[in-house]
Amino acid sequence: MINIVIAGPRGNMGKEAVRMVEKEENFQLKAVVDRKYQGFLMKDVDGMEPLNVPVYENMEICFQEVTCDVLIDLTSPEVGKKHMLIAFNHGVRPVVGTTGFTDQDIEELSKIAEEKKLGAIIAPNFAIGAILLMKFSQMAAKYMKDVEIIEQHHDRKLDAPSGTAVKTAQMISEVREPKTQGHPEESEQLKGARGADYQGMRIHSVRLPGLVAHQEVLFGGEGQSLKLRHDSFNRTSFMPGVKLACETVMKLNVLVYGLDQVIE
Ligand SMILES: NC(=O)C1=CN([C@@H]2O[C@H](COP(=O)(O)OP(=O)(O)OC[C@H]3O[C@@H](n4cnc5c(N)ncnc54)[C@H](O)[C@@H]3O)[C@@H](O)[C@H]2O)C=CC1
Ligand SMILES: O=C(O)C1=N[C@H](C(=O)O)C[C@H](O)C1
Repeated sequence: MINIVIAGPRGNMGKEAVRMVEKEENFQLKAVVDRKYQGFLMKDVDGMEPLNVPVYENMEICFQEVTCDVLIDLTSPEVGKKHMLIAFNHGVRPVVGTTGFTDQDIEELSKIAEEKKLGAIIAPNFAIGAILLMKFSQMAAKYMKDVEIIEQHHDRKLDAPSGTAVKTAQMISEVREPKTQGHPEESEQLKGARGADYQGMRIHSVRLPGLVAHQEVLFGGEGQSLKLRHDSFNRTSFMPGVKLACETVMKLNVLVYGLDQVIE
């Protein structure tokens, strides 16, 4: 049995994660951590599942009072980092879907996980199709070095570019020499027209109501192009990955960044 605490249970992802954990026989939801409703049970809070599970506002107190193996964090990067540090101090393994961590954050958190010999997973995308998209993009970039990433999300998203787009660019950059794309003398007539620059690769972020999470990776070559695309049409698409991460993190004693490291 894996004892689980979820942070962000009223969010888009948090709600789905609560349902997933409740469904799984080998998972037990011990508590949730919210910005509000200290001392309530979930069943007494509007927008939460009707469960006899306690709500905490303070992660520290939650871990003092509740037995927990895995923390699932689906909040914001500042909060997620704080939660991870508290989890490590209590011997709890974090599974973090929250995006927006810097390279420095990941390095710092990796060091702590290593010192404490505790498993942790930060996964910018839990959807299997998105992980495959990242892997296929890395494969393609060996042969086609001109690439632009277009990510599209709902208009409630706080971070841009998306964690998935950044991770895709990082994975591509492992196999691709830095290369400035487009005309060497190109100039933007409107600031931002060419998107964000990651080692010469361009990343474009679209935000529109009605969207969930979508990404295209476009490759161009002489007389040809290749387009890879993934769509998440709902948040249940992420849940098999969250489940896998909770099971896997119990066997780890280091921090793993990206489910691409878990799915061979
Ligand atoms: N890794 C993945 O596959 C996915 C990751 N995400 C990421 O997950 C995060 C959450 O996304 P959504 O659920 O769409 O956002 P959301 O805004 O719907 O939910 C975030 C929740 O966190 C809560 N929260 C904020 N501060 C808190 C605190 N101190 N303690 C407890 N709860 C707190 C908010 O009240 C809110 O309910 C974002 O960073 C997003 O980019 C989203 C979808 C998939
Ligand atoms: O905020 C979202 O919705 C999503 N965030 C993650 C990201 O930033 O890549 C994963 C997915 O794209 C949905």
